[in-house]
Amino acid sequence: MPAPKTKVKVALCQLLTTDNKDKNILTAQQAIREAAGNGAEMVVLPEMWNCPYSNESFPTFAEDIEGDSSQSAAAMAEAAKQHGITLVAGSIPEKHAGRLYNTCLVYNKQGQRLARFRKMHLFDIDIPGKISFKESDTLTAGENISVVDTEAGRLGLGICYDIRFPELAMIYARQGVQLILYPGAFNMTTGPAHWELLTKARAVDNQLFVGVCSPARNLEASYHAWGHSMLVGPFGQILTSAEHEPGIIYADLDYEEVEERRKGMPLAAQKRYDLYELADKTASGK
Ligand SMILES: NC(=O)CCC(=O)C(=O)O
Repeated sequence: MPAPKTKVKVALCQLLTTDNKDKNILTAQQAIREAAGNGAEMVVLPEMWNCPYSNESFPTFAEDIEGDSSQSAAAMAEAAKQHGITLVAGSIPEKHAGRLYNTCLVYNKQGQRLARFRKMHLFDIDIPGKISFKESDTLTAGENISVVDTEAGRLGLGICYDIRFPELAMIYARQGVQLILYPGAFNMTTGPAHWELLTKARAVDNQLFVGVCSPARNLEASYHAWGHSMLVGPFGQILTSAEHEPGIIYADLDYEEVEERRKGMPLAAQKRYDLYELADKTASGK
C-alpha cells in the first residue's frame, strides 16, 4: 500500500433509507459516484444504509457477506473499485452462523475488503414515553475492535451506540488511529441531547478526528433518525455538518493537526496508567 496521505478529502453520505433494498443500494451507488466525482478520497455511508432501522427488517434484509458475493457487499466492493476510493460502507445487517450482526465493511480502492467490524455495544434502551429499542432482540454483539490502515489514514471503527463507550475510542487513540468513524442512527430524543456532544467528546478526549454518518430522516419509517452527520477535528471543532435531509457533506482533513494538538497538550503522555488501566483484549477482524 502506498504511504497513507496526511491530507484527505472525506465525504459523509446522509442517505434516505427505504424499505426497498434495491433502491437503497442504488441510492448508495449514486451517492458514492457523486462524492468521488467531487474529489472525495474516502466515502462513508450511514448505519443500516440498506435496511430500515427496525428489528422487523434486520432478519429479512440480512446478508451472508462471506466472500463479498452478497448483493450489498458486492455492490460496495464494486463501487470502491470503480471510483478508486476508500469506502467505509456504513453498516448492514449481517447473517452469519445462525446469528445476525450490525456490520460495517471497509474497502480499498481496488475493491478489496480491509475490515469487517460488528457493532460491539447493542442499542438496548428504554426511556419511558420517548424511545424504547432493543437491538438484542435480533442482533448479537461483535467481539472485536477494528483498526484499519487505509490510503486515507489509520481508521478506528464503531457503530452508533458504540460512541457512548469512551474506552473503545481511547484504545483506538492508543493504537495510533487518526480518524474514528461511527456510522450511526441516533433518534429524536437522544439525538438533540447527545449526538454532537458525544462526537466532540470523543474527538477532544482523544485528540483525533471523529466522523458520524447518519441516515437522513424518513418520516414514513418507524424509526426517525436524527441526521446531523458531522466531522469534528481534534480540538473539538465542527468541520462540516448536515441537517436531517439527504445529502453529502465534505471535509478536508489534515492529519498533521493530530500531532500539532497533541504537541500543545500532551494528554497521552500525561495519563496515569500507573493508577488506572485500559486494555484491548480483542483481535481485529476482516
Ligand atoms: N442505532 C443506535 O445505536 C442508536 C443509538 C442512540 O440513539 C443513542 O442514543 O445512543
